[in-house]
Amino acid sequence: MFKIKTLNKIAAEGLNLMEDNYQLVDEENVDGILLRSYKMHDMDLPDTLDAVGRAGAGVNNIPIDKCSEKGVVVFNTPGANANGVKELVIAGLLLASRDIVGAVKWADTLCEKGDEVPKMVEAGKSNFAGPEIKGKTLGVIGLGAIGVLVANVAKSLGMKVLGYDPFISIDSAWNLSRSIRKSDSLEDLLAQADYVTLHVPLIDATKGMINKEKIECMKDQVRILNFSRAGLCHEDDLAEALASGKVARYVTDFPNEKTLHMSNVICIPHLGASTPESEVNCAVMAVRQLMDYMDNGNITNSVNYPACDMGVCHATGRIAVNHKNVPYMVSNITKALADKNINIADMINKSKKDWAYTLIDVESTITDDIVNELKAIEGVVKVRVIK
Ligand SMILES: NC(=O)C1=CN([C@@H]2O[C@H](COP(=O)(O)OP(=O)(O)OC[C@H]3O[C@@H](n4cnc5c(N)ncnc54)[C@H](O)[C@@H]3O)[C@@H](O)[C@H]2O)C=CC1
Ligand SMILES: O=C(O)CCC(=O)C(=O)O
Repeated sequence: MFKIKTLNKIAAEGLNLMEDNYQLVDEENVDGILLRSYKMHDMDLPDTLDAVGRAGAGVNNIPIDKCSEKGVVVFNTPGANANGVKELVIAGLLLASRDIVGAVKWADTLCEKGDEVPKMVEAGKSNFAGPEIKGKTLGVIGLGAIGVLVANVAKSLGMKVLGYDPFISIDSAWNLSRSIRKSDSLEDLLAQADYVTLHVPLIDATKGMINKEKIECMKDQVRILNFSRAGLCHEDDLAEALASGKVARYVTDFPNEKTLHMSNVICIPHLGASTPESEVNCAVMAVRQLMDYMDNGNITNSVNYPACDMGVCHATGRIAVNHKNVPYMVSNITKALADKNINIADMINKSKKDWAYTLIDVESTITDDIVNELKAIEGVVKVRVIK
């Protein structure tokens, strides 16, 4: 029986996929965790934990290095909520242009003004005028699942679109409209864009990427959309640029005390993926990936361990070894098995940066003795008997 804990609300359509060998529990010593934006950094990871399934894209709320060192495989669900985010970004583009938020707030104040309302509307509306997006230039930073969708829709709305992503995947390149222009540098994109939208993960390399220096490269009265993570923008530099009018509007899905106090900022309470469709897509994908790992040892869409698929085990036993990506691991593992007279029926060894994974089907029953031999190999961080 696998014990699974949820740290956020996960759509029932995903949770209901779990079969009888899974139990949803609210205790510490679990085999798997499912979550959305819950911050796990201060959590103690129990030794029982094998996998973490992020029903969503961003994993900056998960202590990835700590998980890797404990042999905990962290999964996310690439693309599963991209359409939900894309639709809100398009709304964000319009909110950044036309002062819809200010106008609606003002219209609310006209309540109880009786027959005067239509006259007051006509007199006051010029305070809320704003430009159309057609013909303007949108700079999309990060052309992954969301950035590509945003770029393509913006193009179809009549915008000129520039994209910047030095690590673009082949899939994203295929999916990108051919009329999107490639920027060779961030500065080149920033210099031309009337609107800038951020679709990169929050990692060390992107933290504070929109700072004073980068804002200086931008056009006057630029409008910036951040539906990725608050930490991508240096907020003090942004405050200065908003106060001077260099940045006309900042729309963010990640408000905090600072941005809530800045004028010309539109704060949305992290609603990008809050659609029934995205929530179901993410939950179903996260649960399926978690179950395939728990039941079969297969890894799909992990951010810290390599992809690996040996299907369902038809041999007598299957053993999974999570280990450091260092020389001699395969020979040490196979020697430990050979010394116990265990014959290997099938085997995969894959690596991803500093970490590696070896999945082995064997023709004998796996005993505690064998597991202990494998655990004793230097660099091995977890050994799991799948069958
Ligand atoms: N507002 C919301 O509710 C949501 C926000 N997000 C945020 O959006 C981010 C992007 O999501 P996806 O598009 O699904 O992820 P993705 O992984 O498909 O795309 C990210 C892209 O950023 C690119 N990239 C990485 N570093 C870069 C850099 N320094 N400069 C330019 N490009 C760079 C990568 O090559 C990749 O193509 C997530 O990491 C998350 O933080 C994601 C889903 C929902
Ligand atoms: O689950 C959510 O609502 C957050 C989505 C998100 O930010 C992500 O997938 O990175």
